[in-house]
Amino acid sequence: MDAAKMVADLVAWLQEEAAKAGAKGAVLGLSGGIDSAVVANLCRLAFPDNCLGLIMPCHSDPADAEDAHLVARHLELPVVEVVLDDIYDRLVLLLTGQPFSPGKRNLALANLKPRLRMLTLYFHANERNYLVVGTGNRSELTVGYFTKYGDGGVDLLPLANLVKSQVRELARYLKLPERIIGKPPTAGLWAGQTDEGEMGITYEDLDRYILTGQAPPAVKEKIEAMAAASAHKRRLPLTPPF
Ligand SMILES: Nc1ncnc2c1ncn2[C@@H]1O[C@H](COP(=O)(O)OP(=O)(O)OC[C@H]2O[C@@H]([n+]3cccc(C(=O)O)c3)[C@H](O)[C@@H]2O)[C@@H](O)[C@H]1O
Ligand SMILES: Nc1ncnc2c1ncn2[C@@H]1O[C@H](COP(=O)(O)OP(=O)(O)OP(=O)(O)O)[C@@H](O)[C@H]1O
Ligand SMILES: [Mg+2]
Repeated sequence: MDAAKMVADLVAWLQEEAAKAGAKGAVLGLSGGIDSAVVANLCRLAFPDNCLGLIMPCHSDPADAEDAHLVARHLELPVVEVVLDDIYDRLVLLLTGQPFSPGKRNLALANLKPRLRMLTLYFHANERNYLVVGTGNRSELTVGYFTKYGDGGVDLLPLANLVKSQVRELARYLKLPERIIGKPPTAGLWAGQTDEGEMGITYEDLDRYILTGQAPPAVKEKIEAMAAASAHKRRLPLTPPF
């Protein structure tokens, strides 16, 4: 991949799509992870004066917000911090009748976090005439490793055609802080969660399979099953065929 050309092309694409939409700029969630750091850098280049990062902890590891602030300082990106802990607790109590308990792992409750971030992002997009720029990459999109209408609920997906290792290549080219490039990918939905641990496949295997079709048979089977099971997340809602 020619990283310099890819960055220039993605910046131009963001500008074109915003212009077509009559939008002035971009808002994105800044997690402290590599995907949002790369997207933030692209948005900063595309919309130097009309770009906003939202840092939205929701019972998150405080180190994540520190890393997000590190990225924001590095890029001189304006940020707003919106702490979602209280609203999340109220929602959990309302929906389950039980107070939130951090020890219990429950995917339906975990998925509320990216969905609260989605509505926060759209509030700012509506208010400022910005588009919501998502951070999903080709590896995550292929296997459906995102929350439908949560982090999947966005307007533009600049990294959609790049696998995780290519996103890392862009991050290195952009000279993002090494600490951000080197940390293990996590959705941050519960303590100790990692993408590879939860998916049960490594990005190395996933990326190789996407790029070459090559993977050990068990891995191939798993990726294909995940891709098929998540097809509904990559299309519009079904409508009756009559
Ligand atoms: N065939 C079908 N046709 C139409 N809709 C279908 C469907 N099957 C399920 N659905 C719907 O989809 C729902 C399940 O999808 P969804 O709600 O997304 O939930 P689900 O895929 O179960 O969970 C989201 C996954 O993404 C991971 N994640 C989330 C957020 C960020 C990141 C990250 O990398 O940062 C990763 C998270 O850890 C978890 O493994 C079902 O409850 C149902 O409403
Ligand atoms: N605490 C947070 N504050 C703001 N946005 C967040 C937060 N957590 C997640 N997000 C948003 O959800 C997106 C999806 O998370 P994901 O973990 O896939 O990406 P990442 O954190 O940027 O990179 P990595 O996958 O390497 O952890 C993030 O890129 C970011 O836009
Ligand atoms: Mg992350």
